[in-house]
Amino acid sequence: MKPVLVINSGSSSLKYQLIDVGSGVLAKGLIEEIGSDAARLRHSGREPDTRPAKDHDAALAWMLQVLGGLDGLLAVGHRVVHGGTRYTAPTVIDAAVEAGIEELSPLAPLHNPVNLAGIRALRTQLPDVPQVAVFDTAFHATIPAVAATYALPLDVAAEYGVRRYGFHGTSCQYVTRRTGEYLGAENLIICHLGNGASATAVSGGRSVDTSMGLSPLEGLVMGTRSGDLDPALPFHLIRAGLDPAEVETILTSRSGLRGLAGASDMREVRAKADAGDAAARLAREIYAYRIRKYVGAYLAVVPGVQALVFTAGVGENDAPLRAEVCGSLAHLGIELDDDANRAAVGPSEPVTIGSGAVPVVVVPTDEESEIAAQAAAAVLS
Ligand SMILES: Nc1ncnc2c1ncn2[C@@H]1O[C@H](COP(=O)(O)OP(=O)(O)O)[C@@H](O)[C@H]1O
Ligand SMILES: CC(=O)OP(=O)(O)O
Ligand SMILES: [Mg+2]
Repeated sequence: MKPVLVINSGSSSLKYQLIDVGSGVLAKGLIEEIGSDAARLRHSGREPDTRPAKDHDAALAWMLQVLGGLDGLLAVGHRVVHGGTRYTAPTVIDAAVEAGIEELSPLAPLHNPVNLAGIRALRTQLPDVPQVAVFDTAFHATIPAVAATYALPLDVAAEYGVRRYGFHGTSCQYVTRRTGEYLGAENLIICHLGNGASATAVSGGRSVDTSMGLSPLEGLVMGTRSGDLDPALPFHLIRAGLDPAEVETILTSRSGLRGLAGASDMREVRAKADAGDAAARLAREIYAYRIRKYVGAYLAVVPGVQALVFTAGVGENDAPLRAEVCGSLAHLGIELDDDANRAAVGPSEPVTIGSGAVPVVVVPTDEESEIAAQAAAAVLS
């Protein structure tokens, strides 16, 4: 089959993979620190490189240069974070879809604008190749009204599209399938702990609740996002004289680990904590405590949870953090095997790290292969 180019843009990073859906990854790369004078590119089979990349357009141009002639692509698959209620399946992108993604930008300000930058750059470069949007919200379209509805006036919610959408859906879909293959389990609590972080309750293989809501700001503590807070808090800050846009920037870009510990990258926070930095230690405790609260909540929501799943950068690599989350949950059937947990750092296959009543597993996610498969299916259907 002809290959699919997958683009996964984050707020300051660009991940890409060239994938043959039948046989696997042909090339992959990552550009980090976009927006700085020293953006870093790591591309399979090349020496790492550094150069200025002031925005995602510059990073995309760099990626295209490294990938060289992209003849004969089946499709470009884009991870798009917010699809609202309109886009619940992989969608071939035309002008109307692009406008739809743009309309949703205020609800995912760190993501949809950079997802659009990718779509536009690739359309200019490869006008004849179909482009497919795979939405982070799609897997959560099954969340029932009882979990998706905020207790607001119904007319306000309807008029402004206010509901729980949920994100990291492509990752959760992949992880749900992998966990099913690995354990035969379909009632899960998935902790996707990356730059953004979320917990998802899965029942019968379908999403029934998730910690992110109207936007990817709600829920767990993240790299730069606060997660849950008192809804009165923004008003308190605005009344005290801060500008609403400033408040949004504080909550989305200056909070979370960055706000608490001065670094958004968990590796850095961990290094600081290990070196005795009290703020970094507390930040890791708060991060783990918030996850624990959601695990408790979802044990109450999903009948017969069959596995607690850790995935994404922090979930797959940070064994002490997983121990901090699970350490006091023995009364709920969650017990880590310390040796297995310590050994599970960046596994390439699912691995069991706790075998109490609720098994605990690390399942490496792979959003890119999922996007490639869904994009290929969308253009071939
Ligand atoms: N060995 C590790 N120990 C702790 N955290 C790690 C490790 N490796 C990666 N991470 C963390 O994972 C996070 C990034 O996760 P990732 O899933 O790549 O995020 P995203 O896809 O949202 O950019 C960062 O906070 C990074 O520090
Ligand atoms: C939706 C979201 O938070 O994505 P990421 O973790 O890639 O920032
Ligand atoms: Mg991610």
